[in-house]
Amino acid sequence: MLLHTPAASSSVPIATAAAASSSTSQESCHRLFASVSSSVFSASPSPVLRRFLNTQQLSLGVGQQHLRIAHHPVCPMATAVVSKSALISETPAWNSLKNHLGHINKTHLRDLLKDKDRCEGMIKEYDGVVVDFSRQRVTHETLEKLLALAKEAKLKEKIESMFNGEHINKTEGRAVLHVALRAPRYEQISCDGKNVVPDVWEVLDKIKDFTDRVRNGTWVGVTGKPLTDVVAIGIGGSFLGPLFVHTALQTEPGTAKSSKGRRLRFLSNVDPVDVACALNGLEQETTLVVVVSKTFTTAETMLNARTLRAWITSALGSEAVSKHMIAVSTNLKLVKEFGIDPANAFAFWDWVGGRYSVCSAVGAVPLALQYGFETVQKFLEGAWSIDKHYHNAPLEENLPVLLGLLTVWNVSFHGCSAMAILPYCQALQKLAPHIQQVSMESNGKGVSIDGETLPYEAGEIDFGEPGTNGQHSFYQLIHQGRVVPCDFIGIIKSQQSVYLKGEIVSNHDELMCNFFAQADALAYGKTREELRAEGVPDYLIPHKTFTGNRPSLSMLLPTLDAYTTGQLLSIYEHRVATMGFIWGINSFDQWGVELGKSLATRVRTQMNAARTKGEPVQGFNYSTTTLLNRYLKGKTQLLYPEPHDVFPSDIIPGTDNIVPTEKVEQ
Ligand SMILES: O=P(O)(O)OC[C@H]1O[C@H](O)[C@H](O)[C@@H](O)[C@@H]1O
Repeated sequence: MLLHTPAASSSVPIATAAAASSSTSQESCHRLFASVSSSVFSASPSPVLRRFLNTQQLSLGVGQQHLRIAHHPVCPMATAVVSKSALISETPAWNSLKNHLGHINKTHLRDLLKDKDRCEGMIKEYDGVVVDFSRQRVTHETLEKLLALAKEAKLKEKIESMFNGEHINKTEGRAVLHVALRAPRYEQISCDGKNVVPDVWEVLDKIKDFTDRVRNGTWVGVTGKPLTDVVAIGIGGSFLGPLFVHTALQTEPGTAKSSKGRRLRFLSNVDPVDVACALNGLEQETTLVVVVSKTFTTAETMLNARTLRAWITSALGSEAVSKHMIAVSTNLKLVKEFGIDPANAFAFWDWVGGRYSVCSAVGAVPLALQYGFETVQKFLEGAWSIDKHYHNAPLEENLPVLLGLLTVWNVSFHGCSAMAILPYCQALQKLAPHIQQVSMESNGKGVSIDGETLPYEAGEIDFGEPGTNGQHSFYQLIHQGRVVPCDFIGIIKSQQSVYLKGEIVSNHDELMCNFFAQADALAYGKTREELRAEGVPDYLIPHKTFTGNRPSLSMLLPTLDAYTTGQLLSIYEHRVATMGFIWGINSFDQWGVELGKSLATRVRTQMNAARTKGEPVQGFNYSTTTLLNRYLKGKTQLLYPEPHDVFPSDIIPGTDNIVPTEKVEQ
């Protein structure tokens, strides 16, 4: 009887296993399992082997590799011997940090900030980006321990594996190579034995060519008018990154100039209200629709794409699609089936995760249409600058690594479950929503990369608003309620300058006064003694006391332009990857989004049956059935209008003049 791999590429006679099972020495166990592949299935389970493995599994540590028995995902009778990494929480480095926490809990940032040497070592700079983490609850000893944790987690090796194009997204069997999207032409980054950089540049060249033609009026709509407006349809990673970059650039004088006379809109939500908002004031004749979807199957995106196709064809006829609709996808077959000419499609690859795709055609096409290809290139260069730093800089100088380690420290040791992203820059208002997906979809996992239930929390809740808006909203909780580590992001030279006569500082300086003040307010707080000295009445003292000792980090960028936007993006992406590498999870899959999608499919089927055939709602629990019936009863039946009824030309879709897509039946 043989143990065999699914591909039968390596097999080990059971006799060998049986022989080893009679030995209790660790050495022979190691010998046995070293000879068994990391995924060896036994078609007929061997009770002897299973019992042996079950009893031995805790003592089979080989460095960081442990072995366990697992069930075959398809055949429950089959078993597997799989190697797994020890959980990071079981390592000496983790325990050392746990013990160290007691020491840190006795310190206060008020005192730590007095130590100039400490602070000096906690302000790092790379390529114009300054990061000050002296207001984190760490000492040099903490940093050493965090770096030891990184070593224990094999962080350097994992970063290397990512850049080498190894299939580190194990559950999807994919490489994670978004860094290749911003690599210069001459770089070599391989995936499955092939340098992918030429492919990247082939698409970038095609994007440059196409977007130049649209911008200079060589590519026009079917009626001969230039296409000045763009609606980019997409959701999640096919929306948030491009929206973040667009928002960052639209007020920058250089990019504002290059986008003069052009409009870029995003349509993400399947809510018809979003359609109305996206189309408000646009004309079919001058609009180009970009359907952005990695899979080209996402329900929201595809319905919105069909809706805008109807909008285009209702006014211009079906032949207009080839001039007015283009696509960005990895699935060119479905693009063609949808009716978009593959010649007008821009490809990317399955080694680009959706939330890491803004540097692919996903972001490059809409952004180049709006700002010109040169801007996109600068954005890619900024990201690449940080990529190189992340790849090559020693861990103790490496900005994304340090930020990732500090977040692990806050989440896993201090128990902070949330983090606030607070840019003191209105143009960064879409940074937090984008990072929310990058971080929470990447690290919101409950099991290790080997499928072990984590005995610690991974991931964090990210939220944020530009300062000073947040100050007048949720900062109360951050100052006196829960401890929420904050990222303060400031810009040295604003995109806009306003300095009114008679004011003591310019408007941007005023904004930045808050940037500097808030970080110290959180760190120092305000003591009872200080309040008493100010003559605050006793009954108000508890209410006005600020405990302080609340961690934050401050980041300063020289300006906010395409280059620094790329740097910022890459810093956050690699910080998130670092956290996942330390926690030992797969930061590059997202199985958690699937269940809701499949349940929605069931509801859709029932809703259609109820609407069109009057069938009763069935198969749901009491609560869902009741609410579904209430919904169906309260909303009138829809008819399917002709396209010209959907988008009557005399009605401009807008929030106060919404397209009447419904007809009352009874
Ligand atoms: O680009 P698409 O294939 O349309 O996917 C859009 C989004 O949908 C999914 O639900 C995923 O959770 C996201 O990671 C992805 O970015």
